[in-house]
Amino acid sequence: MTEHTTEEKRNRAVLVGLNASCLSRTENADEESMAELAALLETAGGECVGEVLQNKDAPDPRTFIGEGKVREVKELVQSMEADMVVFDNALSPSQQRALTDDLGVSVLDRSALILDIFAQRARTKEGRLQVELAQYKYLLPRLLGMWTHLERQEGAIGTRGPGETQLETDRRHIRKKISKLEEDLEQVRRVRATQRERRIKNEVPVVAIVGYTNAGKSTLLNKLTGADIPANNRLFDTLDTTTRTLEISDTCTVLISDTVGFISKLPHHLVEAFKATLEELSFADLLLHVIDTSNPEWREQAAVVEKLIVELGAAQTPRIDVFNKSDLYVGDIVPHGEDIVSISAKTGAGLDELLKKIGDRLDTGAHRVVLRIPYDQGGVLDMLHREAKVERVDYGEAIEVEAVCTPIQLGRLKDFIVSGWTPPKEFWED
Ligand SMILES: Nc1nc2c(ncn2[C@@H]2O[C@H](COP(=O)(O)OP(=O)(O)OP(=O)(O)O)[C@@H](O)[C@H]2O)c(=O)[nH]1
Ligand SMILES: [Mg+2]
Repeated sequence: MTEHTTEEKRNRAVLVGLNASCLSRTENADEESMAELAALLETAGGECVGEVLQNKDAPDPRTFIGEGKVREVKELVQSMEADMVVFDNALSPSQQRALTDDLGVSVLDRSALILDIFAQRARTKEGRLQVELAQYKYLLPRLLGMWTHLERQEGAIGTRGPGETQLETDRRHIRKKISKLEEDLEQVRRVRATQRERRIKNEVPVVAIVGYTNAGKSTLLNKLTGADIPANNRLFDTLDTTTRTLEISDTCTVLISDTVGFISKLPHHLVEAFKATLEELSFADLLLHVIDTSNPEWREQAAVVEKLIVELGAAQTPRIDVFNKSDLYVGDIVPHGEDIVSISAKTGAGLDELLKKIGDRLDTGAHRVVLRIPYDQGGVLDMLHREAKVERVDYGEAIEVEAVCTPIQLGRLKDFIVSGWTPPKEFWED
């Protein structure tokens, strides 16, 4: 948690949500999403001093919640001495501006709050670049509001007339920043791609842990590998990917990564900006989707994660649904199924079964095969010596090798296999 000394002033915020029949489920606010918003506020270092949840047929185009409700919120702001209003729904730049004018305190929406948390939390260079990029993209369409606001206050002297206005200068400045950040990120991405290639050459399968924020991803990685990633009961604790090796069985060692958590109404710019980190998902051989079954909203949360997995191009990646926090689960139906496992990352219950399922998915036993490797690809032989069990090597027209390999290794050696193994269909479809 962000440390707050007693002198440090915490923002006092009134939370506002709108539930309109014309909005979709994911655009609407309800009691659960308001509770989540309060947790986000807490994580950002603020304090919730009041809450207004309104039902309405359709949002008001100017103020989103309508004049009457604005007055009510303003009264609450004044009586509670709040210095901020946070909306659960996404506000357009012009609504945000109108509300700031009317309420007389700063007005944020959920996206801005999440961006702020990410900015506080990002530790690695890549993480910081990604957040900064998302923040500038969020800011760009909102600049206009800031300037018209100032112009009105300052009587517009010197802000009109020929030449470039301050607004245009600022926009240009921010666009420049955005392209610089995109370039920097591209560079980081290249480094990442090289690391990934090296890993693939090593034939080590990659397992990525994904899930809603606070589901227990870091706790699971810690428990499995003895890593000591901080795992706290707050949202977006982890923003940077941590990878560790994990021995599943004698024949199967994997790389396993913790990733940034998902949340509903995740700002689009943030998903875009974090694509580099999240790209890892689409390169993984297996996803572990961690679900917090102690949360009454787990079904909705799991659906949000499913949607993002598809958006990130990892829909085809094999997946195991890991129903976590079984020690807290009070329902009487224990989730089960071929690709489902119920565990407690905290107590360790069910982890043996999870390891077995990972092994089954990635390592369906050893296969004795004969490979023929051209001399100009001698690196493959080195790799076999390193990674697999080589039983015989003959040097003829090509190097003929008899070796014992796992299916994952074989999938990547498919071009050299002469006999002993027929690749399943998925290995031929790139
Ligand atoms: N009772 C119980 N608590 C758990 C279990 N697994 C995790 N927790 C708790 O849930 C909270 C969140 O755990 P984390 O591992 O930080 O969750 P995360 O998915 O990494 O969260 P973010 O990094 O914020 O996305 C912590 O307080 C953990 O101690 C479990 O199996 N049982
Ligand atoms: Mg975490």
